[in-house]
Amino acid sequence: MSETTTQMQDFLTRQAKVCHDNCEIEKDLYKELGVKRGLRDVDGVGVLAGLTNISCIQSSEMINGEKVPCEGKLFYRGYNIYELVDGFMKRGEFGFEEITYLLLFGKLPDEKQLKEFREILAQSMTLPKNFTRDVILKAPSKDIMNTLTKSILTLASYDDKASDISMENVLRQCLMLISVLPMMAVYGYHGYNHYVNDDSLYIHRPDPNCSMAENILRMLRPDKSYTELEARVLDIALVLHMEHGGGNNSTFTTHVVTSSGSDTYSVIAAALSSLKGPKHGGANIKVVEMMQDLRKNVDDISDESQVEEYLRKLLHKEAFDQKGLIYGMGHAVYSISDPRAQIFKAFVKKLALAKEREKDFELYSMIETLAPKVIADERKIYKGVSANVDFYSGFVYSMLDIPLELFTPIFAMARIVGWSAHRLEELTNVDKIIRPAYQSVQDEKEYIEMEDR
Ligand SMILES: CC(=O)SCCNC(=O)CCNC(=O)[C@H](O)C(C)(C)COP(=O)(O)OP(=O)(O)OC[C@H]1O[C@@H](n2cnc3c(N)ncnc32)[C@H](O)[C@@H]1OP(=O)(O)O
Ligand SMILES: O=C([O-])CC(=O)C(=O)O
Repeated sequence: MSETTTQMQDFLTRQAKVCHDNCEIEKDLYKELGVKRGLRDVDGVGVLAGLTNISCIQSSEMINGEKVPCEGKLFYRGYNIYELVDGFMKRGEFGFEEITYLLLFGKLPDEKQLKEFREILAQSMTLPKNFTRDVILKAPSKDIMNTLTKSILTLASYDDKASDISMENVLRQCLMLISVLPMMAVYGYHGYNHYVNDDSLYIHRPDPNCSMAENILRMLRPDKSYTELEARVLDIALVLHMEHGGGNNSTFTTHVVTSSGSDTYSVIAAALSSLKGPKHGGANIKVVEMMQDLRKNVDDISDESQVEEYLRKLLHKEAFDQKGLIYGMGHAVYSISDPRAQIFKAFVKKLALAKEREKDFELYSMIETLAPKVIADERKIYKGVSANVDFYSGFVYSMLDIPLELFTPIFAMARIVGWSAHRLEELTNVDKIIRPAYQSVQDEKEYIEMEDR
């Protein structure tokens, strides 16, 4: 389908340049006219686009009236993420279901509420009859995020109340989508692996008595087996990826599309489309691919100076995808640290030991230290740059033998909880369409008749 005729190719080469030349806006105008692209302005304040009770991200504190960068902090519904993770770990329980309840309903569930909620999620874990055969396995793609978007939009046609945006109905839809997203992603992967890679096809049903993390591994593995450590690490990954304020690209997309009055299926499809971008959730795939490229191009990966040279090449667009980025590094809000990467690191180390991948862990640690320095040397830095949540997540998933194609979908299986909470919050509080301004920098022109062009 991407093949082109010579005429088409000539046209595209010519007209792509015309598009570029006519799209280009003088860089200085953005500063001169005070355009604020989110937080990307010199003072780092950006635009305040909304209010939320769902989570809070802190990367600076006021000391003697001055804003000073601090270690990153993340709170879900007011609770520090460190304490939340510590809480369910200490009880020896899985956290996905408990933290989903917290994010959706604003309160930590007691035992009875959590038991009921687990039952509700388990009840929602079914797809319409023959949906896997007729939708998920059709036109299989390596891009499981697209498979998810397709599947979610098709699910709408099985819902008599697809466009009902009452609280009760949206909550029902959100719970159902949270429950079935892992099935759609894993089955989509198995379909691709079977029809495209010629491997065996497995469709394992989820077990209503298992946690979300256990079910993902159970559905993925040919023999349905997993270790306790594997399931716990995946559970923590899900909890850490669930929510990150209203301003991250995919959650802001959720707010924007919700504010137009659109339905839940369309909103989640839009959020998925945002998340897959390599500067957002798609970075976890890029990190692992970048590391593979590094291994191919650096003779001695234990030599800091050789690794540093490769990182500089990345920034000079001379290595890997030539985009000038070190993936897994940097964040729109955090500067000194991303607390999710910090929490993750401790578990990654444990898993790396269990999987005999200590050497890989050392390489990741080395890059975590080197990259911020190299970026600071080569770019204009407004605040510090550090490893973000995506830096270690791809490494974790590879140690769990999760295929690359499912890395960003796993992020989506978690973040759909945050998107749901934000959709409900937007519907509750604001009945006004989100519509920022774009200032025109085009002068008015006099119309030219066809024969004079
Ligand atoms: C779940 C998530 O979405 S976490 C983010 C996942 N994304 C990635 O890991 C991709 C790599 N990182 C990035 O592209 C960026 O750091 C972003 C998109 C996350 C944040 O971007 P910004 O808000 O522009 O960050 P910040 O203000 O700190 O950037 C300052 C400068 O450092 C550069 N910079 C920041 N991170 C990186 C990086 N990883 N590699 C190279 N340069 C970087 C920016 O391009 C900018 O330079 P410029 O003004 O010349 O363009
Ligand atoms: O907050 C952001 O811009 C990106 C991010 O870390 C997330 O969505 O988890």
